[in-house]
Amino acid sequence: MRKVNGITPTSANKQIFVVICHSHNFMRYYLPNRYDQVMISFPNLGPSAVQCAIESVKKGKKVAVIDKKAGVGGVCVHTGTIPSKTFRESVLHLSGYRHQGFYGKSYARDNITLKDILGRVNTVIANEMDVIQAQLKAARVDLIPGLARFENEHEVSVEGDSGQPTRLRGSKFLIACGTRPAHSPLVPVDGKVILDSDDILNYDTSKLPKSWIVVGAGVIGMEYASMLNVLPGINVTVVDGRSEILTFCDDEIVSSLKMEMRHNGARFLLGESIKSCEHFKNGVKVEFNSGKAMFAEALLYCVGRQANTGGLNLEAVGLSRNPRGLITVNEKYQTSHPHIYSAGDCIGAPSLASTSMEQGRLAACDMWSNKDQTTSQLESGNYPYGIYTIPEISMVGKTEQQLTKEGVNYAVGLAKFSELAKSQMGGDIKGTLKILFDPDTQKLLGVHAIGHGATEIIHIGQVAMAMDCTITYFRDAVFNYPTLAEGYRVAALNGLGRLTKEH
Ligand SMILES: Cc1cc2nc3c(=O)[nH]c(=O)nc-3n(C[C@H](O)[C@H](O)[C@H](O)COP(=O)(O)OP(=O)(O)OC[C@H]3O[C@@H](n4cnc5c(N)ncnc54)[C@H](O)[C@@H]3O)c2cc1C
Ligand SMILES: NC(=O)c1ccc[n+]([C@@H]2O[C@H](COP(=O)([O-])OP(=O)(O)OC[C@H]3O[C@@H](n4cnc5c(N)ncnc54)[C@H](O)[C@@H]3O)[C@@H](O)[C@H]2O)c1
Repeated sequence: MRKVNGITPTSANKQIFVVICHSHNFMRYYLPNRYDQVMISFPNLGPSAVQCAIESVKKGKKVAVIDKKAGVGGVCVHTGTIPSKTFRESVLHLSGYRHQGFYGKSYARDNITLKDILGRVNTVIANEMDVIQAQLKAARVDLIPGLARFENEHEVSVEGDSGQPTRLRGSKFLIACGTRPAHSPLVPVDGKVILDSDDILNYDTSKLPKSWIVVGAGVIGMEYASMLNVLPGINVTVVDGRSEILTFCDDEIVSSLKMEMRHNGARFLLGESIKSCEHFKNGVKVEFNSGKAMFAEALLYCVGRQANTGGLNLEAVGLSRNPRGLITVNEKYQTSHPHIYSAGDCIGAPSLASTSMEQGRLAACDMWSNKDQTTSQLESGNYPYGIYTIPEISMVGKTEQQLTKEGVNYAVGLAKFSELAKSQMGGDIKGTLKILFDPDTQKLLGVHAIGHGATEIIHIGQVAMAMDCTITYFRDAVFNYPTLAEGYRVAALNGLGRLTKEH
């Protein structure tokens, strides 16, 4: 066997190497295409591809990953989860937001620039890439840079910088190509004044625009709007075509978010549709069909995402896409070709990094017939949502409005963060933990939280729901004190107390 770049292509338990590359410099050497049992998971190692690749390696498979950008991590690490959540940490730190209750509004650092915020973002991205790269290196997953497209049901071609496409053959495939920001001809995104959620991370200005219109009150829009809103001297207006924001969240929690954002200066223009949007002086002017018009120094456009499935030549291999470019899969993440799987954002909701990872793992378990590990709480819907607005929101299970719609009787237990010693000490006392439970069986139906730490403490509720606990578990449990987790005991006592009063 020939040695290439010091590496000998061996074949562990008959799983044949197709690609050998040095992940650092991407020097490549390809053996001829006479191979089987190769999973080519493409593209750019987003969370679903990483988990699928690592799970497949555990099964003794040789995995190649095609990656259109030089750098692992996908949207999650480069433009989505990791940078936006680090952006938030920077904003919280620089604005001193959580400590203003003790030290006053002037506690914020002077002249906060995007450079200050993005410095932290870029450091965390680099570290995350290093972690993933190390994991893949240890697992001997081969990274192949380039743009992938199907040539037939068992082969993909990869076009890299050299221009000469390479063909790879595999027995199993995972399509995990993710999404990109959706655009509209009405709103000319230019990356300078009119931005999408990718542009804000590459924004070439040291000065933060003082006024922002954020179009789209979905998760991305609300996260960025609430971050910008706590920076000193910045005005934010949130615009959405719908009459309500974050419609999948509990109404009471959403009302608290809006109240807190309004308190910090935000304005909401809901049920509005854009008639025109154009550059105007040093900013942007938006006219609405309702007759309103407004001006801002910058506009952030976040009205949803479009799947990156266009260039994959899926039609040629008989795979169809819906109008948003999404791929249809069955409960095992198989497309209409059983050996071609798909996972992550390109198959649609819930489109989270957390659920994408699990989909990738489950796809690998099914590919390699590891039936004993294919049980997952993903199917039962017992997974949380974490919305990193300021203040943050998290939820698991049903909302009040869902239960009402389904005709389910429920009771409520509440803990106000202002009642928790831990919140008092932290200085951020605005928050609520709300437990919805069945008043007859006392089984948990949903847990909703808003406030600092919500995305962490939600997991207690998640586990309790998975274990089919009743609310009395929280009444009887002894929690560390002082903690935010203690809110579960407070909410249980509150909920059970209300029941006693009612009976
Ligand atoms: C701003 C933002 C914030 C988010 N915050 C959160 C959060 O807080 N929590 C959470 O759970 N989720 C969050 N998400 C969602 C999360 O990032 C996604 O669910 C997750 O990244 C999807 O993973 P994936 O496996 O589908 O691949 P992705 O991470 O989408 O990566 C796919 C990769 O494939 C590459 N690619 C596409 N086409 C090709 C091709 N033809 N050839 C080669 N490569 C190709 C793309 O360049 C991309 O890098 C956020 C998303 C965004 C946009
Ligand atoms: N913390 C998290 O888990 C997190 C964070 C960010 C993103 N994400 C994922 O990313 C996905 C995409 O997020 P998103 O916010 O881009 O999409 P979204 O679909 O959640 O929200 C888009 C919003 O834009 C509005 N809208 C659409 N067209 C419009 C128009 N022409 N004018 C005005 N408003 C319009 C919609 O009514 C909706 O409220 C989400 O589904 C989510 O799963 C998750």
